[in-house]
Amino acid sequence: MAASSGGKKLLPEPSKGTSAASAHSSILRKSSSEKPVTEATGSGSKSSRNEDLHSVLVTSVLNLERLDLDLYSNEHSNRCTFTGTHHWVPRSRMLFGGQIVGQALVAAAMSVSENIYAHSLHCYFVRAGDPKVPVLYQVDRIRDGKSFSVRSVKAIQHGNPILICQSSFQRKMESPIHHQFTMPVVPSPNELLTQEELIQKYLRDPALTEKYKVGLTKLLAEEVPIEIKPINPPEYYRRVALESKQHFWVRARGYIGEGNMKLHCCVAAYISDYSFLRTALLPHFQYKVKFMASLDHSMWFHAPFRSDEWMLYECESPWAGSCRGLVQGRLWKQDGVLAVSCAQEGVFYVKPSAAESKL
Ligand SMILES: CC(=O)CC(=O)SCCNC(=O)CCNC(=O)[C@H](O)C(C)(C)COP(=O)(O)OP(=O)(O)OC[C@H]1O[C@@H](n2cnc3c(N)ncnc32)[C@H](O)[C@@H]1OP(=O)(O)O
Repeated sequence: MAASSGGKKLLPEPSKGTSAASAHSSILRKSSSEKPVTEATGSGSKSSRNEDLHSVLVTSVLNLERLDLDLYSNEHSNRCTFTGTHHWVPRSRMLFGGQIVGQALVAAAMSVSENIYAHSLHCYFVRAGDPKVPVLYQVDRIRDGKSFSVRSVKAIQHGNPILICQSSFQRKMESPIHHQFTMPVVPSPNELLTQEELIQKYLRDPALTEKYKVGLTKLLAEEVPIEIKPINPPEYYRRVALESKQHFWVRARGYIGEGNMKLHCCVAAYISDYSFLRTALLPHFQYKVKFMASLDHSMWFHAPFRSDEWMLYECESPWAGSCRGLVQGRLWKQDGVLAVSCAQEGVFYVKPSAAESKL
C-alpha cells in the first residue's frame, strides 16, 4: 500500500485493479484546478518513452510502500526495469543519488502534518547504493515545534546506512523581508533542442568515431525520467577548457499536475542531482574520470513551483581540489521566481585522458 501521513496521501494508494497512475489521476482530478489527463502535456517534445502520461517519478519511483510507522521501502513501488527494483540506474552502477534523496524526503514528508512544507534538506551519501536490492527508509521524528518540524531519515541497504538525510519543514509564514537575485537571461525552452534531439544531431555527423557513436546511442537508450534542454551545449567533439558553469532547462518527464508541494519538492530532489556534479569537470577536459560520486547534497526550497514544468537550472562550480569539487545550483521558474537552491560536493579520481578526437 502506498504511504500516507495522518490520513493525507502524499501519493495515491492504488485501489484493487487500478494502476497507481489511474488512482493518481483520480486524486488529481479531485483537486479543483486539475484537468483530466487526456492529452500529452507540455511541448510536443514528449518522447514515445512515456508509457503513460503520468510521470513515472510519481507513479513509481517516489511511490514508497509503508512497512510500519516511519518505515518505508521502495521494493514494490518501482516498476521492473534494470534490476526490477530501481527505475533508472546510472552507468556507474551506484544507485542514483537523486533517487535516494527524493525517496528519503518522501519518507520524511509522510511523518509531518499536511500544513507544513519542506524548506531545506542536508544529506550525506555514506555508502554506494546497491541497484540489485531495494532500499529501506527509517524516519526519526527529531522535533515538532510551533512553526518548524525536523526529521532525520536513514536510507538502509544490507543493514547499513547508504544515506543520512536531515530535513526541515515549516508552517506557511508571511514576512515583509523578501529579496532574490535576478534570473539569468537565456533562450526559452521552446527555442532549444532536448538532450535526445542534440544526441540525434551528433549521431548524424558522419565524421563521428564509432566509439562515440556507441556511447551516445547508449545514452539515448537510458530511461532517465527527466527532460533536459541544454543552453549553449559545448560541441560534443570539442575538447576545450570550459568555464565551470552550465545552464539547462529541466523538468520531470510526464505529467504531475498541481498536486501538492511536498510531492514537487521530492521530484525536484530527484531532478537536482542529475548532471549537477559534472559542472566541476567542465574546465578539466584533459582528464578522464576513473571514479566520481556525490559526497553530500543540500537543498533549500524558497517558493512554490511545478517540477513537471520547465525550470532553469543555473549550475556553477566555484572550487575544486583535493579530489573534491563543489557545485552550487539555482532552479528558476520561467516567471523569474527563484524556486530552489542546491549545493553538493563530490569526489573525483581522474587520470590524464588520451587526446583522441571524437571525430
Ligand atoms: C556523479 C553521480 O553519478 C552522482 C551520483 O548519483 S553518485 C551516487 C551518490 N553517491 C554515492 O553513492 C557515494 C556513496 N559514498 C561512498 O561510496 C563512499 O563514502 C566514498 C567512496 C565516497 C568514500 O568512501 P571511502 O571508503 O573513503 O572510499 P575510497 O577510499 O575513496 O575508495 C572508493 C573507491 O574510489 C576508488 N578510488 C579510491 N582512491 C582512488 C584513487 N586514488 N584513484 C582511483 N580510484 C580511487 C576505488 O574504486 C575505491 O573503491 P575500492 O576501494 O572498493 O576499489
